[in-house]
Amino acid sequence: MAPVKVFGSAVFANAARVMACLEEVGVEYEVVEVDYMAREHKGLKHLARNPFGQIPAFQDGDIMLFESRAISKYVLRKYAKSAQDDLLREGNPEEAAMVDAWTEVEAHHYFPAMAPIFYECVVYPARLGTVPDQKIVGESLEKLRKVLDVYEAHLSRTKSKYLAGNFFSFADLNHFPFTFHIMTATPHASLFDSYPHIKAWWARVMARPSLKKISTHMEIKP
Ligand SMILES: N[C@@H](CCC(=O)N[C@@H](CSO)C(=O)NCC(=O)O)C(=O)O
Repeated sequence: MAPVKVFGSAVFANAARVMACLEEVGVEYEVVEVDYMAREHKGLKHLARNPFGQIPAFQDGDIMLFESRAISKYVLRKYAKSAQDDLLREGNPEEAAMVDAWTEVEAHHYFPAMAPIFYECVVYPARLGTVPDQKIVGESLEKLRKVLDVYEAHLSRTKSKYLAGNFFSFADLNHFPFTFHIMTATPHASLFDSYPHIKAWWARVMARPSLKKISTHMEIKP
């Protein structure tokens, strides 16, 4: 069986999300580079993989997928070898509902607040040589504080080690790529110092061997 293919390296945060899932379930995969600066992701070849011309795309035999969260759930669903591996918790509807809820929270509340900080402080300086627009960064930090207030209250009230319960799940993993960049590549990691439960949660998440491994390939260099 040919290894599955991820189109786009771990330098691309959304590709890193997919690779973290592949590492979690222990599936062999091939990384196919996509030359962003040469706009290869907008070329016909990649558009056939991802009609939005974005990175990543994912191939498993005859299947070609796009949208990293959907790819990730496919990988976890298809290749989980045991209940322990089942990061979607689909054997338990209540647990799966909590995983789904906090996965949605990441996509609709957390990421939209965090993304402008990531792009202004990490991506644009590295790829375009710009300086961060502090008005955009300031407004996004304020939005992110309001989201983190909810996370902190949730973790404090439930006393759960992880977002969906006392088990690591895709809901936690889903937060990895962009949070990692904020924590390591921007001056704004200190934002999390006001949130002890979130900081403890993040330390537990980053203790995962899968995430430690992928994180070593994520640095976005100019
Ligand atoms: N919702 C999609 C977003 C992909 C994306 O923005 N990819 C970026 C690079 S990775 O951060 C990208 O391709 N940017 C170029 C573009 O959007 O044109 C997903 O999760 O797969």
